[in-house]
Amino acid sequence: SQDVFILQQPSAAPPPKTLPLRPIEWGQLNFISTTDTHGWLAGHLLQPSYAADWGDYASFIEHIKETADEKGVDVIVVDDGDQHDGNGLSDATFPNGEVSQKILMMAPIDLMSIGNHELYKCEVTQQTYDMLAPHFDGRYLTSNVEIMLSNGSWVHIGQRSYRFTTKNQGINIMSFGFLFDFKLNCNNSRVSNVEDVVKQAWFQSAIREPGIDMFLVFGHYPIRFWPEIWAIHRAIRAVHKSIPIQYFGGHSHVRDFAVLDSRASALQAGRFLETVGWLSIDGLEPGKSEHSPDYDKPLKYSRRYLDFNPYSLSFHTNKTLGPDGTFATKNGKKISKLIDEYRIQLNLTYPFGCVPTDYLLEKAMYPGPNSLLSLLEDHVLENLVGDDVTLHGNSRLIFINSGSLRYDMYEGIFTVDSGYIVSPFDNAWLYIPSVPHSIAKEILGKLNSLDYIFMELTTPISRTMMVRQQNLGDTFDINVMNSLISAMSGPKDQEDLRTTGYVTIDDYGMDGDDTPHKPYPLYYLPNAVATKDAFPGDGSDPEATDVIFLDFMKPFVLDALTKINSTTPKDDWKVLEYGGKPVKELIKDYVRGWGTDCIKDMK
Ligand SMILES: O=c1ccn([C@@H]2O[C@H](COP(=O)(O)O)[C@@H](O)[C@H]2O)c(=O)[nH]1
Ligand SMILES: [Zn+2]
Ligand SMILES: [Zn+2]
Repeated sequence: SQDVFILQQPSAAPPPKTLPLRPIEWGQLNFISTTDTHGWLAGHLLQPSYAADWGDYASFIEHIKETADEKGVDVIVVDDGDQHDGNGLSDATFPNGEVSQKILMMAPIDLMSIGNHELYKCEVTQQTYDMLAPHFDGRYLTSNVEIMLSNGSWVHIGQRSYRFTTKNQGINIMSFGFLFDFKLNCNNSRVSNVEDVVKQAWFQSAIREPGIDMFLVFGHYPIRFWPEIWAIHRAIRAVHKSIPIQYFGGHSHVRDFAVLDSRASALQAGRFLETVGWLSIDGLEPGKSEHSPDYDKPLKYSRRYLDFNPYSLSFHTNKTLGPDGTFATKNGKKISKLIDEYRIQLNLTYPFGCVPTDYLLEKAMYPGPNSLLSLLEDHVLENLVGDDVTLHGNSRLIFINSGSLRYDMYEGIFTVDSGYIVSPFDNAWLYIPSVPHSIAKEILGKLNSLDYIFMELTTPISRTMMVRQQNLGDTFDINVMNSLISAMSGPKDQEDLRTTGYVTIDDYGMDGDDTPHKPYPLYYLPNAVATKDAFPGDGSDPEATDVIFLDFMKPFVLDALTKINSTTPKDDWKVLEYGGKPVKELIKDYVRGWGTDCIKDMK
C-alpha cells in the first residue's frame, strides 16, 4: 500500500499578475462557456496560466451573475460535455467521474450537454443519466442521445429541448443540445445522426413554436468544418430567415469563433479548463416579430478566450484575491476544499519519480528528444510483456494512437495524477499473430494517411492544427502556419510578452485571447506510432510479425488491413487478447527508473 504523500501544490506559485488584460465587453445577452473539461477541476497545478480550480470558476460565475443583475442584462452559463478521461480526479474512481461529477454540479451552470466521453463506457452513461440529468432538472440537453433502460426501453438521457425566458431582458429562448455523429459508444446508448434528427417531427415543431426570440444550440460538435452545425443551421434557417441563433461547440479542443451569418455565430472554448469562453450579444429585440421590415439588422458580438487562472477570473469580476480578498465565494471555497480533500483521498499526489525534462505532444517536434510520442515509441512500448509466454521473443509491431496520450509530461515530480493526465484510458492490448511483414509494415502508413483525418482515430490535437491552418488559408503546411502566427503577433510585441500560450485566429481576427501570448510552438503529430521489437539483429525484415495494438484501435487496424490486402476479408484476421500492462502503467514503470531525487529535495 502507498503512503499518502502531500506535495506542496505548485499552484501556490504566483499568478501572472502583470499581464495586461482588457475588461470583458458586456452586451444585452452574455454567455460564459466551458467545454471538454475532462476532469481538470483541480486546474493545472504545474501551469500558472491555467491554475484556477473549479471553486474559482464557481466564484467567477456567481460574481458575473450578480453584475449582470446590476446592469440589467442576462448571463447564461453553458458546458458542452466531455467531462471524463483526462485527470485523476475524474478517472481514479469507479465508475469514472463518481467524485468529479458531484463537484462539477456544485458550480451554478445553467445548461449542459453530453460529450462522447460520457458514452464510451456503459457505466459512465448510466451515471450521467442517474446523476447529471436529474440535477439539471430539464436543462441537461441530449437532443440526439438516448440510453437504454433496464427494461429495454430507450429514453433521452436528458431533455431534447429547453425553452426559457431570461431574467432581465425577457428574451425568449429555445435551446437544444447536440452531440456530433459519434459511433464508438457503448451499447447502452444510441446516438442519432444530427441530419436525421433535425427532420424529426419534435424538432420541426419545436422550431415552429410561437414567440421564440432566439435559438441557442450548444453541444459537443466542432463549430468549423464538421457537417453537424450546418445541418442544424440549415434546418432552422429554412423556417426562420433571420432569427438570432447562437451556437456553442466542443470536441476538437480549440478556441474558435465562427460567423455563420449576420445573425448567427458560434463559439468554442478550448479544452481541459485552460479556457473560459466569453460571448456577448447586442442588438436583440425581444418580442419583435421576425416579419417586421427592419428585423434582420446584423447583431453585434464580442468574444473573448479567458485563461483559466485566478488573476484573470478575479480581474474580470473586479474582486480581490487572497485570504481576505473578495473573490472566493462561500461556495467557491467549499468546492476548492473538497477538491483538495478528494485529491488526497484518491492518493493523486503520490509521486512515482522525477521526469528529467519536458516531454510534449504538439508543442515538440516528432520524432525528437522532447516528443512524448518518441519517448513511448523509442523507450516505453518495448517494455510491454504479453500474458502468453509462447509469444515472448517474437518479432512484434506495437501500435498506439497518439490521441490516447492526452497531455504533456512536464519536468519534475510525476504523480499518480500525472499518470492519468498523460494516459487516462485503460485500453487493453490486442494482437493479430504472425501477420506477413509485407502487410504489417504498411499499417502505420495507412493509419496516418489522410483517409483517417476527421475519423475518430484522429487526435484532437491534429484537428486543432487543421482548424488553425484552415483559418489561415488552404495550406496544410505547419511551418507556414507557425511563421504566419509569429508574424501576425509581431516580433517586437512578443519580446514584451511573458507567458507562452494560445494565439487564436478566428473569424473576428486575432484579438480574442484575453491574455496576449507568445505562441506555443505547434508541430504535426501522426495519428499513430509504432514500435518495432525483436526484429532480426542483422537489420533484415522478419517474414511475419505479431501486430499488437490498443483495443480502441481495432476497427481502424482492421480497416487498414483490408485496404492493404483486399483479398483477406476483415473477419478473417484473428484478433486475440494480448494481456500486459496498460500504457499508463508502462509509463509509470519507466518514470520510476528515472529515480526520485526531486522528491527527496522536497522532503
Ligand atoms: O478509449 C479511448 C477513447 C478515446 N480515445 C482518444 O480520444 C479521442 C476523442 O477525444 P475527444 O476529447 O472526444 O476529442 C479519440 O479520437 C481517441 O484519440 C482513446 O485513445 N481511447
Ligand atoms: Zn474532448
Ligand atoms: Zn469529444
